[in-house]
Amino acid sequence: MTALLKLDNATIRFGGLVAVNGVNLDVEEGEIMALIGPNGAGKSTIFNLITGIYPPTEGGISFKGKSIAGLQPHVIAGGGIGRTFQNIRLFNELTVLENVLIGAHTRGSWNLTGALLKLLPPVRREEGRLLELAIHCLSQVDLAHKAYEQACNLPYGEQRRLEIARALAIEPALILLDEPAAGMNPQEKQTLLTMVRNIRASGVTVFLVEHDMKFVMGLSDRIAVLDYGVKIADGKPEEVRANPAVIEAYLGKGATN
Ligand SMILES: Nc1ncnc2c1ncn2[C@@H]1O[C@H](COP(=O)(O)OP(=O)(O)OP(=O)(O)O)[C@@H](O)[C@H]1O
Repeated sequence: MTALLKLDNATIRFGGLVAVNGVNLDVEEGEIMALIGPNGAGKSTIFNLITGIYPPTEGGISFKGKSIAGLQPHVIAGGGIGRTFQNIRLFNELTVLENVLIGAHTRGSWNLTGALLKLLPPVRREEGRLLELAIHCLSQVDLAHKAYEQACNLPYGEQRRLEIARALAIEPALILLDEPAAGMNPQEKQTLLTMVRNIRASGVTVFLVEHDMKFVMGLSDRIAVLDYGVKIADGKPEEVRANPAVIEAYLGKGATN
């Protein structure tokens, strides 16, 4: 396997706080990789570094062999990294389909002027393609039958899945899922687990942050562990589970299950 994403000594400081401290980490093409660790360890900040919300203070980040450190978030998304957020960020007044189309438009080749000239055949063709793509992404999270419902009317677990559909609509090579199972009941988590496996089988590499250890251990090929911004372990689930430093920092305390 080859590294699709590479963090090389990635570091970010917020004033005196080193939120991410010299992290080296690879995500291989085709794997499901997880990032775990106590609250405040720096997991979401690593996702924010990868997606261009913050530039690293030091170190490099590369995707498909090219540096992406310091690029604008929309450029990184357009290059093939999709993400969801820890707190759901949907457009509540829009329909389920419209929420996904917003993601898909990152991939569209037409701009606002083109959109205003909707009657032009190439624009109409492009719109048709994006609509097809959006429906396909909804079906990947089993929400196609709810395409015309208002997003805020979906139950919580389905809203989280809608966020995944929107991230898939940019046709990413890599998707970052920030606590995808948070707030879900066991049945919803089981459904989600199968969906994430199917997303990987469709050719998308998955990198997730998650606190539910049963979910993480059952899903991931590899797990990296962060504590106070420092990577303290990286390996197969069974190796990480048995690692004394991980038990001391996390599994013995804050982790669920
Ligand atoms: N923009 C910011 N400015 C200042 N401090 C920040 C900023 N973003 C994150 N931090 C700090 O960096 C540290 C890491 O935060 P982060 O949200 O990445 O942790 P986390 O591992 O995702 O935690 P959780 O599991 O609770 O979501 C925390 O101490 C947080 O307060």
